[in-house]
Amino acid sequence: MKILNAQQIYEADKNTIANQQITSDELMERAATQLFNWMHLRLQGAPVKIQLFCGIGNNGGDGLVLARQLQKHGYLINVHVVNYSENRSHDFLLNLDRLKERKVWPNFIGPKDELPKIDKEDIIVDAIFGIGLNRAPDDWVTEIIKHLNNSKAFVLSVDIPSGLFVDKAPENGDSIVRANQVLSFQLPKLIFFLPQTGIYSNQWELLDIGLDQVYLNAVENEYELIGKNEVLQWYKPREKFSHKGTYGHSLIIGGSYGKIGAVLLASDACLNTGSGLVTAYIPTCGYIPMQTALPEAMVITDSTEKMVSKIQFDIIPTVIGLGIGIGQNEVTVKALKEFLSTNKIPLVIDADALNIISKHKEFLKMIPAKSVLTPHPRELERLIGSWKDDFEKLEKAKAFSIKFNLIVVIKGAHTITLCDGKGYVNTTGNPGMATAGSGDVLTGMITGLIAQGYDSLRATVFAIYLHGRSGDLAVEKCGYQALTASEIIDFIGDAFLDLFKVQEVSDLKEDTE
Ligand SMILES: NC(=O)C1=CN([C@@H]2O[C@H](COP(=O)(O)OP(=O)(O)OC[C@H]3O[C@@H](n4cnc5c(N)ncnc54)[C@H](OP(=O)(O)O)[C@@H]3O)[C@@H](O)[C@H]2O)[C@@H](O)CC1
Ligand SMILES: [K+]
Repeated sequence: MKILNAQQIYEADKNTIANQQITSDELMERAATQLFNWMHLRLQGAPVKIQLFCGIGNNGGDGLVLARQLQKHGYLINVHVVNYSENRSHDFLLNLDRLKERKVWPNFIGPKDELPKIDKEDIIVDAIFGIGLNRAPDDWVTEIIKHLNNSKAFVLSVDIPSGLFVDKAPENGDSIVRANQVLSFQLPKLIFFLPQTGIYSNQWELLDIGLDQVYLNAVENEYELIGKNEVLQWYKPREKFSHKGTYGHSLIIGGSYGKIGAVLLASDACLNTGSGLVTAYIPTCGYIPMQTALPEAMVITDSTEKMVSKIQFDIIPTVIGLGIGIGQNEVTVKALKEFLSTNKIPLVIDADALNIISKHKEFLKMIPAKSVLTPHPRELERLIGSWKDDFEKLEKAKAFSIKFNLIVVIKGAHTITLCDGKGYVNTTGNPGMATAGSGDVLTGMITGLIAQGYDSLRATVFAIYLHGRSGDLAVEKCGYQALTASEIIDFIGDAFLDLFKVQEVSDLKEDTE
């Protein structure tokens, strides 16, 4: 599903109005009717007080239409207009008149006015700012937002939590509404998925307002939200007359004394993802544990007991997963340099191999094009330098990925894959997956899909989806705390099977609780 920027959303709006021959206030009516239906379905006429806080733009206009519809259906409403500008939008004014025609007189709040009383049993509708916010709110507006946040009432935000910019980081957390629920129009917004801005939307859901499909299909989006629909179309079914050679040979290179388990997890995940053959390249000390714990994998040992000292093998792998548990010993650094200087096979690079590369940036040029880098935040920082906010992080990582022609994975609650200037935002996974070895499993899974002939980008995005889905299925059985990396591997098969189950509504909404 496409994630559009603010300018593109306005374009979608314009195209809809032109192509469907409707007026802008008819589109607003449509949007707000969806808001009303959502609330009415849940409230069923309950006598709860609904306090609507509306701005003076179209987000506020949505709030006014919603107020009118709620009042028509007998709900108890209090409408407040946060009067932050004289520059009121046309559709706001139109709907203000329509509300007054129904004898509803909003309470206008200006800079010096007393703030309305809010009880914790009330419902707050936040329609102060939408995607039109273009500067930090004034101090007195911030005070109103703080008042809403401190009220303990349930907050429902229209389109986005007021005070967030759509395309850049906010300056002051106090001026952002903390929404229990966001009802966003048709398209997900990037801010729902970034750690700094995602915290303001406890749950979000999309309301289809019938925006022009021709425009939506044609528009070039910088970010894409990845759910089941997106990955399912890439799935490669198994052929009847295929054999293990059809599904590639993955080589997992890594391990050091005390960290053989990382290679074990990656190799196991790689096999469970469908790689035809898996060979592990590890220091000698790992030979027996690997062969015992994972009989399906083949093992090549380094000549050194406790670390990788020379990367040499006589097999021809399809793809190589490199770096898990490998350590940063000088001998290993040298081995890595020698290996990279001649290797032409696509790589999936993780963990200490990334840290070594961060210290020896000259290695970057030796990595085959479209290889995959899977850093966690600290590893990413070592690679690209620090950032001031999530948006700068994305821009820096994107520039880095373009410069070296690599695929960069930014791991997080919503892992984002960057390739050729575009970002793919994952929707699966849960906090239980923040556990030792989870990253090793992901590296094995990406490697396993590349081995089977998926191109590196699809393999990465698909593996991240499956990895998160495995974790989501596993957590239903064991809970967040007891979820281990091995458990994630156990559910990879279920995650594949789950691809063919009917799409769930939960793909379109999120609960970050
Ligand atoms: N296609 C869709 O998705 C549909 C979208 N719809 C709805 O429209 C919403 C966008 O509406 P919007 O463009 O009128 O902007 P909104 O956020 O209401 O802001 C109002 C104005 O405030 C101003 N302003 C900015 N920052 C400020 C500040 N700090 N302090 C004071 N003033 C500030 C700025 O005007 P300026 O002062 O710059 O001239 C801005 O224009 C969208 O979120 C959705 O709810 C639906 O109705 C239909 C379909
Ligand atoms: K809002």
